[in-house]
Amino acid sequence: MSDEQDAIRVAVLGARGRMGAEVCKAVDAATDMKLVAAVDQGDALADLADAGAQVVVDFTTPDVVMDNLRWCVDQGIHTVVGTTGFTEQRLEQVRGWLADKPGVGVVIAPNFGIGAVLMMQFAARAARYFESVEIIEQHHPGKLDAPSGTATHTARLIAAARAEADLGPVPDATKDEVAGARGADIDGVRVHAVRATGLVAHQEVLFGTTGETLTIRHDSYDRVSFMPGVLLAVRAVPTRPGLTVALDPLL
Ligand SMILES: NC(=O)C1=CN([C@@H]2O[C@H](COP(=O)(O)OP(=O)(O)OC[C@H]3O[C@@H](n4cnc5c(N)ncnc54)[C@H](OP(=O)(O)O)[C@@H]3O)[C@@H](O)[C@H]2O)C=CC1
Ligand SMILES: O=C(O)C1=N[C@H](C(=O)O)C[C@H](O)C1
Repeated sequence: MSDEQDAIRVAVLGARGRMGAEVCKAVDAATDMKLVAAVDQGDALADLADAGAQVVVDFTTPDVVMDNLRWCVDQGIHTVVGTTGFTEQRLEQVRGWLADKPGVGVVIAPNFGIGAVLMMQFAARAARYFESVEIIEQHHPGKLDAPSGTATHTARLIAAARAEADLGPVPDATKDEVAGARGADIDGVRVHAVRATGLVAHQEVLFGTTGETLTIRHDSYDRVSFMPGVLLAVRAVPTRPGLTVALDPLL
């Protein structure tokens, strides 16, 4: 148990949301952290600085996260970001901001579930051995974006592994007679997004080659599944200046 004065002072952005509310509970329950601010839509970002936050955790929306992050970096506050929508272009922008703030750390992870991180690692490892691959992500219908950040990240990892192994394009003679029938194309990997009440966050990566298929699947049945990864990132980010993308380097 840490002394109150040694506790990491954590603020949550998007605190009334599905993830933000869960993060507030997890931080409250962690003996080495103190929840100093819970900020949502309509609240002032200045509340985070006034509360003396050392680490901000952002689970908001893809359209506001860049402004939030820019503000935090400018204030010199370490930030852990779970919000999706991070293209390579956005990541480059964040690296640019951090170049002017050498002591500040930012961790951006498409998925904080340890099982999900392993699922992505296993998929990247399997990719070179299978000529076919498709990703099926399944989420609750309140999700604002598609495909999921996890599916996009997985597709990029698989595409990089295929390129390294000189695999060439995934074989597919199908003519897409109805737009979208074959899903989205992310770096040459087809991604299908399912939304249904009852689901939380799930993903299957389906590989195929002559005479066999391999399915790698991960299921988050409850948002508590993301909390060990979020707390891990909160503890790590003050000592990791610059940008860390994904949870893998922290495991
Ligand atoms: N990396 C990971 O492991 C995970 C990532 N996610 C991602 O996290 C994000 C949030 O997901 P989820 O919690 O389900 O979404 P929610 O819509 O439940 O929560 C988002 C919250 O952010 C609030 N918000 C909107 N704009 C601002 C703002 N400018 N400042 C502060 N708060 C704001 C919203 O308020 P209001 O509703 O009033 O607009 C809402 O309370 C998504 O991008 C999702 O994909 C989700 C799960 C795991
Ligand atoms: O919105 C969600 O719920 C989730 N979002 C993240 C994503 O888009 O990958 C992580 C997880 O899938 C849950």
